[in-house]
Amino acid sequence: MRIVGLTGGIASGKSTVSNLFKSHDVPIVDADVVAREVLMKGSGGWKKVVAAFGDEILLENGEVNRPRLGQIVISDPDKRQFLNRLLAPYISRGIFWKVLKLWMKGYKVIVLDVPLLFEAKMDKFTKPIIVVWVDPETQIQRLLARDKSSEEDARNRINAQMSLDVKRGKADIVIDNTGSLDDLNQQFQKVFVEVTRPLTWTEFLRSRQGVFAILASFTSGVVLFMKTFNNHTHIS
Ligand SMILES: CC(C)(COP(=O)(O)OP(=O)(O)OC[C@H]1O[C@@H](n2cnc3c(N)ncnc32)[C@H](O)[C@@H]1O)[C@@H](O)C(=O)NCCC(=O)NCCS
Ligand SMILES: Nc1ncnc2c1ncn2[C@@H]1O[C@H](COP(=O)(O)OP(=O)(O)OP(=O)(O)O)[C@@H](O)[C@H]1O
Repeated sequence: MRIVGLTGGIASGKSTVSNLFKSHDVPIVDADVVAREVLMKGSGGWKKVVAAFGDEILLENGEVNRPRLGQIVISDPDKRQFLNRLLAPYISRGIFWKVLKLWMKGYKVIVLDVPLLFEAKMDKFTKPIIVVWVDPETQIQRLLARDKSSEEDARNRINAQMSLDVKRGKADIVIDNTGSLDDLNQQFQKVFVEVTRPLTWTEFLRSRQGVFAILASFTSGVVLFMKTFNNHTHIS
């Protein structure tokens, strides 16, 4: 199985690229979705976060007030690190189960969309790594337009992540999403061909088909050995 890493900065266009993969039938595991699931009322992550941050981060219905928690952690690196460390095991476990389900369904290529792929050191599990890069001015404009937040809040959110230029330096494939959606689409077509090229041997052996092929050849090897062994004992 090939596990492709997809990352970038906030509002750099990861979800837009994810949607292009989905429309080409490549399944996506979205870490933001997993991060939402692990904070659902009553879950293990929810209990830890409520115990650590108190009832003031809850809405009246007991769900986490996400904008409120966001405000607390985005401008405070210590609290952010603390929240990240609390949730990291739940998020990694959630991602693992989703990957396992896709493996069992026989998918050969999947994409992990993880905003904090490098920060959370999950990059070691993915190859190739695609970084969706955008120039800083466009990034802030798109973030402001999408989230309708203040410029200060938007800058804090950008500064809460590893710089996009550093991420670009760690990428196997860079998509520059500073231009139009048409421009993005054109780059995507090339990336899609590269990402869906035939699996290497190692990737094949990690796929469900590869594991079954190994099991099948092992089983037939054992059967053949037993037959030969039995024939020999009969003769002697
Ligand atoms: C702080 C929270 C409650 C804010 O929720 P909110 O709905 O406002 O934002 P949302 O979850 O949709 O995230 C939007 C974007 O913010 C960025 N972001 C989210 N968490 C973090 C973080 N801890 N550090 C830096 N950037 C972050 C990502 O680019 C993400 O795509 C939420 O982001 C959260 O629980 N974060 C911690 C979990 C985490 O690490 N998530 C990222 C998945 S790898
Ligand atoms: N090439 C483009 N031209 C114009 N708008 C774009 C382009 N690419 C993305 N956008 C818009 O920019 C915003 C951010 O894009 P998107 O949501 O895909 O980013 P993201 O990296 O997934 O963000 P987050 O980290 O917050 O999840 C969205 O409103 C999206 O529609």
